Order: sequence, then structure tokens, then C-alpha cells
Amino acid sequence: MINLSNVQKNYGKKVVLKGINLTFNENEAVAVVGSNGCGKTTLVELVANLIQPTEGEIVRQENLNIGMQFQDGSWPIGTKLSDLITFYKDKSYKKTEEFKKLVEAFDLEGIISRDISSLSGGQRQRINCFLSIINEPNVLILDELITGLDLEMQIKLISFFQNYKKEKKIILLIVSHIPEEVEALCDRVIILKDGTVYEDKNIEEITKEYGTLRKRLIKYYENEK
Ligand SMILES: Nc1ncnc2c1ncn2[C@@H]1O[C@H](COP(=O)(O)OP(=O)(O)OP(=O)(O)O)[C@@H](O)[C@H]1O
Repeated sequence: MINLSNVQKNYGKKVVLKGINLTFNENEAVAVVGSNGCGKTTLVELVANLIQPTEGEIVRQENLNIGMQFQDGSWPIGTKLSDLITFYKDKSYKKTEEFKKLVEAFDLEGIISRDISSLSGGQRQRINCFLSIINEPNVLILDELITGLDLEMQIKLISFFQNYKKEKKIILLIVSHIPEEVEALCDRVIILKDGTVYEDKNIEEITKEYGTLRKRLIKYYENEK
């Protein structure tokens, strides 16, 4: 369980988030959505303990292991995924069934021994996905998981993470601009606006009221103008 109470985050004089009260529970998949710059990544970085609130408190249940897939990641020239695996795991890991399953799921075979800095955005994205779960997190944060990926990989990744969340009963937090991705992966949607929680509802409530999440978000963007 992770609880945010009265959280505020400022960057200099700019108040990015304010008065945030949220609880995330085990076995729950939650999406954070809203316009560019509304504070989605800031919110998940606070949850991940990567940055600290300016005001308020974040309480995390003990022994939480947090994994995060970033929108991109820059590695020093020459870094290879195979080196990173040796860093995070022992050598025998590469012989495990688990590893073989992940290589297949993220289509890593041809890129594992290549310099990450020479890979395409989509290839790096697949590596970031793999690294986000290498330490078996019980809180997994996916920030724009399928953005920039070809359709085949989008379908493959969504299906992988649908099964992953069912199996592992983690807290899954996703940041996304793609309503269909959110509907496929999440039970609950938090919409941010002006640095606050504008709406916090289950997908079922949203679809009952608006038909689809896409229709709900179009209404949100219409009011933003
Ligand atoms: N390290 C930082 N220093 C200063 N300002 C920052 C920093 N990180 C984020 N911001 C600002 O905070 C605001 C929220 O940024 P954030 O990345 O959380 O938005 P977002 O909702 O994830 O946006 P997007 O949909 O474009 O990815 C933006 O105005 C951004 O410029």
C-alpha cells in the first residue's frame, strides 16, 4: 500500500501538484492521465521515491520493491543489455526459463549484445521494459509503455503486462495518453488537471457514464480549452 496525503510538489516557484490525496493498493492497476505537463510523471516519480514532495507525506508499506520503465533512458556509449543483466543478476540467470520467457516477450534476441546507444527508440523502449521488471518489483510503473512502438509490439507488450499483473498481484501504475492502452491494463483512472486530482474513478464507472475512456477524455480536453 502507498498513501499520499496532502502532497504538493514545486519546481522553483512553479507548483506542479497540490493537495494530492491518493491511496494505491496491492493488486490494483491505476492509470494517471491528463494533458501534457499536468504532472503525471511528477506524480509517479514521487510514488517511486525518485523525487521528494515539497509538502505533505508519502507512506509506503514496508519492503516495497519499485520498478519503473522510463520514457527513455540514456546509457553510456558501449553499454550492452547483456552487461546490465550481469550487473543486476548472477551469471546463471541467463540460463533460466524466466529469462528466456522475457527475451521472447520483449523480442530481445537480436539486441541483447548490441551497444544500447546504437539502438532505435523502440528497441531501447523494449530494453527499458525488461529492466523495469528484472528485480521482480511489487510496484511497477510504466510511463508511456507503448508510445513509439510498432503495432505488433504494442499488442505483445499489452498482453504481456495483462498476464504479469494477474500473476504477480502488484500495484501497477501507468502513465498514458492512449485510452485503449489504459482500458486494456487498468481498473482505475486518475485524471489530473491544474495540479490536482480532477477525477478518480473505476473504468466501469467511466464506461457506464461515457461509453469509452476515449469519449470521457475528449470531454475533458474540450473543457480544457
Ligand atoms: N526537473 C524539473 N525541473 C523543473 N520543472 C520540471 C521538472 N520536471 C517537470 N517539470 C515541470 O513540471 C510540469 C509537469 O511535468 P510532468 O513531466 O510531470 O508532466 P506530464 O503530465 O508527465 O507531461 P507529458 O504528458 O508531457 O509527459 C511541467 O510544467 C514540467 O515542465
